[in-house]
Amino acid sequence: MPAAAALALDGVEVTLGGRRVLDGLTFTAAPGAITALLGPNGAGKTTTIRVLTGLVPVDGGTAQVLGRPAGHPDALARLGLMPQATGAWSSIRPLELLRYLAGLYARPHDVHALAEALGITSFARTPYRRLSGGQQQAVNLAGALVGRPEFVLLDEPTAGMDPHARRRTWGLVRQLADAGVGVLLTTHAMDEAAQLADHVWIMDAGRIAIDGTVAELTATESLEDVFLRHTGAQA
Ligand SMILES: Nc1ncnc2c1ncn2[C@@H]1O[C@H](COP(=O)(O)OP(=O)(O)OP(=O)(O)O)[C@@H](O)[C@H]1O
Repeated sequence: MPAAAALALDGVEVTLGGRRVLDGLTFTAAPGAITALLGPNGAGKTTTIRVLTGLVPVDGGTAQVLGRPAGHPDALARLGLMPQATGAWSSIRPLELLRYLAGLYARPHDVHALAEALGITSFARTPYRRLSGGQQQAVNLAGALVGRPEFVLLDEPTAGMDPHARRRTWGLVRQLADAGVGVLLTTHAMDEAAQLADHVWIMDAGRIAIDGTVAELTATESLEDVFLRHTGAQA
């Protein structure tokens, strides 16, 4: 494993509800780079993100985040998380939410500037539960970024977004990486991974099936063909 990896999972095993969900998962993500984690439904991508945040303890192997064991307060303070769904917010308004989250960090972004950059301003005072799925995604992304993280975990960041919002989000992810922020994103959109990622890891049934740069993986076939060849529909 590269000494300078921002994220480093080595032989991670996780069992949930009696089922082995991560089964010797080993992968790394470099600081300041965009890393994509792909895999069929149920392959274990969200569980991996939960391991990286310390929400799910590992049963075997090791998980390091920014030089600390996953879940360590020093790592969490430097990490941003955009979860797949945040049903918890309900009636809070985006601007209130961002102000609240900003208050948890030492050097947060200006919430108005962040709302503007993410196209949130026009619905910043609408209760979260009344927002469309794509609008909720934009708010979730803002929440991941407001603390000025060194590394962000984005779980299907553009799911449900229209093409405008998707392109805006891609631009933002690139800007983050250009500014030195590391990004791990999960996605089912092969074009998204191909457009954005410096390195792609494809998971199947709780472990890595293949990885490489987009250029390496797509030398002779499309990323979707590589994906289909190395993964199966999960049980
Ligand atoms: N708390 C839990 N208890 C039992 N099983 C769980 C739990 N959380 C996840 N699983 C199972 O672990 C497997 C991996 O789930 P996970 O959400 O990590 O997959 P994923 O790759 O993110 O899928 P998707 O692409 O559909 O979001 C699934 O079979 C899921 O049912």
